[in-house]
Amino acid sequence: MAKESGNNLALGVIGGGVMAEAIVSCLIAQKVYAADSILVSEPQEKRREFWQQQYGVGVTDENLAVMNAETVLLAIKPQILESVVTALDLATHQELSPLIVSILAGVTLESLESAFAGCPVIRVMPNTPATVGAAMSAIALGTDVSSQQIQIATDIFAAVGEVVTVPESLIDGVTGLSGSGPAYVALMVEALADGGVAVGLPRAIAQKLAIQTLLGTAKLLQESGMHPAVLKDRVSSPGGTTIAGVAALEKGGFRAAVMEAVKASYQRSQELGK
Ligand SMILES: NC(=O)C1=CN([C@@H]2O[C@H](COP(=O)(O)OP(=O)(O)OC[C@H]3O[C@@H](n4cnc5c(N)ncnc54)[C@H](OP(=O)(O)O)[C@@H]3O)[C@@H](O)[C@H]2O)C=CC1
Ligand SMILES: O=C(O)[C@@H]1CCC=N1
Repeated sequence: MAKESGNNLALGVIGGGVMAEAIVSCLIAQKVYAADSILVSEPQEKRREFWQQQYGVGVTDENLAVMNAETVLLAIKPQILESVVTALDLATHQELSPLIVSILAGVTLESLESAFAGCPVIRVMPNTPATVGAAMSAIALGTDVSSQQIQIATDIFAAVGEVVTVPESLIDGVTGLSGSGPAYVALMVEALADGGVAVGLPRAIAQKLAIQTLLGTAKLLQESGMHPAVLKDRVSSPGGTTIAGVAALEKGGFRAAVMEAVKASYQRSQELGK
């Protein structure tokens, strides 16, 4: 059932970019929110026209208008948060206290609660597979959030994929793994396809094989609950082809490189929060 608030503005969005579109398109498709109960604030006129034509939502270039919604999805880049909050001048609009749901990398609940004083805040780290309803999102709760507001945030992110609730201390780690992870996985797909091309496969076939191998392996691990090491052992015949490939990956420092990638993203998320 689509949500509607008293003033008919159920969901406001500040920043109508990639992630906002991925999330809002799913919310409308799954009828979690009616398009006419959503208002998206976005500075670019062309982009506003796109939102209106593609999804039938309300659009504005006034972030303050969005603050009238029951829930506000904050989806701008972390680097411009301060200027956006300064322009909102919330001290002179204390009657506005929507639930703020922030997906900003690095920005802490403490900073958000100070920037949006008087508003309940939830911090979330989703990922880009939200675009196809297959996101992994982790939610961390602010200090003054009701059970109804927790449900609102959970409903939003359940509509775009899987959701876990974690203590805020884990959100930078989540960012390093699943938030940034789609880029690492895309590199893996590209590298697998390049390897296929190097040994003579046509590019289109190589890419299809690479994607389906990732999808199939992920599905097998998910549905069987098998440990990844057990799956690796099952594919590797003694003296066979796979162990030759695994040895090449180990020589190239593959596992260490992936672990370092998660750590580097985690550290960058911590830096963004300072
Ligand atoms: N991309 C990802 O995989 C993930 C991103 N995130 C987080 O999501 C947030 C958004 O990322 P993403 O969607 O990739 O970025 P985008 O750049 O695609 O989206 C940000 C949007 O905000 C708009 N914007 C710029 N200035 C303002 C303003 N003053 N008021 C309102 N809107 C403004 C931008 O418009 P314009 O283009 O005209 O500047 C753009 O449409 C970030 O904080 C990021 O950390 C979280 C998880 C995953
Ligand atoms: O790169 C970034 O900063 C954002 C946050 C997680 C994924 N993309």
